[in-house]
Amino acid sequence: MKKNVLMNFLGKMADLISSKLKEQIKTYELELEKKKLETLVDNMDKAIVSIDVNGKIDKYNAKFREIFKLKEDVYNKNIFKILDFISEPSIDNFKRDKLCSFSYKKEGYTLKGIYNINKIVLKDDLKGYVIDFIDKKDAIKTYNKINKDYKITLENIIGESQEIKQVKKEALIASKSSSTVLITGESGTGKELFARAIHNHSKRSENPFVAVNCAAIPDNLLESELFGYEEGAFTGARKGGKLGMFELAHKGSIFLDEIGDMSLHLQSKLLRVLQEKELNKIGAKSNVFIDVRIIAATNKNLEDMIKKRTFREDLYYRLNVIPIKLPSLRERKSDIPLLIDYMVKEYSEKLNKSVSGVDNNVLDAMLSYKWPGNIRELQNLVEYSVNMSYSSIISLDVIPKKIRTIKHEEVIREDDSIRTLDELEKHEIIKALLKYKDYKKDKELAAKALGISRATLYRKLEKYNIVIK
Ligand SMILES: Nc1ncnc2c1ncn2[C@@H]1O[C@H](COP(=O)(O)OP(=O)(O)OP(=O)(O)O)[C@@H](O)[C@H]1O
Repeated sequence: MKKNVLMNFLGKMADLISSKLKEQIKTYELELEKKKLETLVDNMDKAIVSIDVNGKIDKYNAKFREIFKLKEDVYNKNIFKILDFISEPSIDNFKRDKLCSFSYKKEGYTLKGIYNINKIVLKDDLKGYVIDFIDKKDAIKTYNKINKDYKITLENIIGESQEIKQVKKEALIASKSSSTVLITGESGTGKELFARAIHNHSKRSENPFVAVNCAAIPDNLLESELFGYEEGAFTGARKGGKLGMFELAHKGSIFLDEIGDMSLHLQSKLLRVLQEKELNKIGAKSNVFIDVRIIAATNKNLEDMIKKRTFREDLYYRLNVIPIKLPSLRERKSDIPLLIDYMVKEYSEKLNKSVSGVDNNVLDAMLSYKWPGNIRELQNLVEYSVNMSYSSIISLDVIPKKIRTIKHEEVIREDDSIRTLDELEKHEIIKALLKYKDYKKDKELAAKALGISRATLYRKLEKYNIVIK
């Protein structure tokens, strides 16, 4: 009996010791984890601060104290008192605002930059925010990164057709000048790509390229996004004011995409900037000189808009100094095989698949399709097909039906370009096959209609890789 009690006691002691030990190991591991994280955060280039929902600071890194020149610890202090460009009502804005510009002044020291707000949400509950800050020099780099600023050059814009070669030539000439360029073309034809290439070939290439989509930003915000404002410009204006995109693009280029969507009010402001090369920031006492190259783009017909009085004629002439019109994919179908080849490789790598190309039937179907969404649509289609493909060559059964089924109207071209005899023959064969495809003796009837024997028809089907599903 006594032995049992002793065994029981020893067992309990052992459990206690082991749970204590586990706890110690856990605490040790947690501390180690904390130390590692602190070192990591302290060595970052960005200044970071973490606050609770009321603005109370609970964590920050060394860079935060350094860039804001904070002499002592600011734990448990309120961020609104430390950084006056963030005001209490604006904490609400944190919920929708990402990436704001700021200007900070302290004892003769001024810092301008942008900050980014990240919400901390745990199990659907908002627990606070982590804010990171970058100064203006780095801000421009970040801005470019956000705008996917990989070095696009004219050489790496894919296309060998006469149509694309011609626009590449025009774009190269445009890049050597500082005049305004207006790029027109259907949606997805590569307007932004060309704008970036023009900038990258210009002598401004080391300076920022800032892209603004005029249709994506509501009109009342677009004005301050483009031109910025001074501190105290209006009720609700941020402390320290706001840097506009024209200022961020100083000595570089600004890309005004979807310019046709800009309101008439902003069109007049833009015209003034273009004419005077000066910016009158809202609330500013004097004008700011700006040296920015403007590249605008639209898929709208601005001349029609002028007639309807929805686009200012004087602005149109100011913008349209060097016009560049991008061809639709329909107008440069000979580039399709090249584009597919490039895109299949790109997505195969990205998606970790080993797809290397498309078979001839797929290529035929793609050549017959009209591509209303141009290169962007082709890109989406290739991404989809690479995803769906179960073999190294994409076959007809994995591509979407709308492209797979060759329709009569796609066979008959609308334009008056000259077709090769082979092309003509192929199209007539497809037409005949489609006409009789629901008949029992479809091939025989098609051959008869074409005035050739069945054997010749089969030979030609093989020659042109024609498969009618
Ligand atoms: N010649 C090309 N070679 C490879 N990719 C291209 C080419 N042209 C365009 N693209 C790709 O097609 C997509 C659409 O291009 P981009 O955004 O430049 O078109 P856009 O005309 O500006 O379109 P939108 O008017 O809809 O804004 C992008 O992903 C771009 O990388």
